[in-house]
Amino acid sequence: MSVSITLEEKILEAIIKTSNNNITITDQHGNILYSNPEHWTVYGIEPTDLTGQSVYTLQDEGILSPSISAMVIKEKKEVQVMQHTITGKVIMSTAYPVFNETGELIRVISYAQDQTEILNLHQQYDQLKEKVKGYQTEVKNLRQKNGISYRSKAIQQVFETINRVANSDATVLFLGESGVGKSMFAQTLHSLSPRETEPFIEVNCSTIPEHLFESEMFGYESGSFTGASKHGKQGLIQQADNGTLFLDEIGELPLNIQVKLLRVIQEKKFIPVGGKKEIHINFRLVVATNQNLENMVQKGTFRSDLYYRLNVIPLQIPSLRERKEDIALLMNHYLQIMNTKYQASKRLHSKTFDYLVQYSWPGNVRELENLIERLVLTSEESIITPSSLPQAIRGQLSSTEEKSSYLLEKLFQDKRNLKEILEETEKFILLKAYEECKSTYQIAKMLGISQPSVVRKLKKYK
Ligand SMILES: Nc1ncnc2c1ncn2[C@@H]1O[C@H](COP(=O)(O)OP(=O)(O)OP(=O)(O)O)[C@@H](O)[C@H]1O
Repeated sequence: MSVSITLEEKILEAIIKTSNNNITITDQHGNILYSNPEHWTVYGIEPTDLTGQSVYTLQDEGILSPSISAMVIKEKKEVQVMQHTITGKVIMSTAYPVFNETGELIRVISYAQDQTEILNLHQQYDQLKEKVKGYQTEVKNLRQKNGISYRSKAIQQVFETINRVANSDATVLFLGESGVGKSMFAQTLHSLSPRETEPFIEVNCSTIPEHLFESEMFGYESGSFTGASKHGKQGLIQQADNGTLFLDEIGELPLNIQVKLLRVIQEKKFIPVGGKKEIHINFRLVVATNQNLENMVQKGTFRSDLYYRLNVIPLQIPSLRERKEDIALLMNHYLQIMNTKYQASKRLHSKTFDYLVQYSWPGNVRELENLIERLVLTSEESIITPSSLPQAIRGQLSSTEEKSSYLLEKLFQDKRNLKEILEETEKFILLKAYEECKSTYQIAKMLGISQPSVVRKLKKYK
């Protein structure tokens, strides 16, 4: 039966040619009427016009395995199959029968969608998901193992980076204020690394007197200087052989030692003080500082070549006030530790809790740890009230709520009249909003008044 090509079919042909899918239309005998030559490449054939070719022949030649159009001709209903082509692609093919008015099958329309990329992406996504799950479990185990408490995203990211770089020998530079946990993370890095069973040697560069630095770091041969042990002494660097050398407060390293350290890092060998023989060494270097090394480089107090050697993986540990969400967790963590240590069962009053969460913690986690220990030891009540807190904390903070009730009480005691009390209260609220908001528009929005009245009132009270 011959079929004349109508205008609709011409439109159809154009759609097929411009479609991103491989659309093929065959007649009821499996002869290809339309298809886009470009799309046949996924089946391993050059872009050719296959019009007139039989899908049965293509099936016999192994190009279509199986031919979905042939299946529809046989079954006279929609069919969907996954095809693996000789080019290694995975194709999702769907074909539909088209019947005429008398119910005779006259056309088969098939679509083939290349799923290879999607499947690959799915596979990669699953692999990534597994990896992340692995990291999370490792981080959780480690956190429990090392008693590390955190909830903040920032510390989670630090952990994840530590996990990723632990296997390498890359130098890690921990940056952050004193007491944020730099040493603790350095230790964690070591315990995650293949050097875990080897020594972790921690050197606080600020505690070694300058004249002893060289002999402490590199060791010395017997009798090399007055006061030296007659048997000589192994240096800290050598003690870290095969393990990790952690140089805390690296910014305190004297300039002459900086040159020597750079040489050891580059050459992996050194000569002890008064010695002649070179000692080969293998250690992973981890350093930490609360100083701005870049500024020190500019001022000439830290060597730029050493700085670049150390700044391979810089990891900034944020201060506690920059991650307030960790404070409550850390307080509970240390409360538990100290209660166990001193066989106590102290708890924090909710007001005490509020004070401590708002406090700026200049000494970071170390300060928090020490304070909780002190509170557990010194407070007489089982519930620690704000009165047990050091004046420095109470004075610095005073919650808004307390400030306002104090203000009201004072105004009342001063026997001010209602108008004055209301004015003082308005002033307090306005100035508080001024502290918290970035603009007068924001203040107006927060307080539900117009922006011009905010400006007017601020002028009055400031
Ligand atoms: N997330 C945390 N969970 C539990 N304890 C922590 C956490 N962070 C820090 N600590 C504890 O706080 C104290 C101070 O940490 P650490 O000595 O590592 O700080 P640091 O940044 O190296 O300080 P410094 O610069 O003064 O050497 C340690 O007792 C450490 O165990």
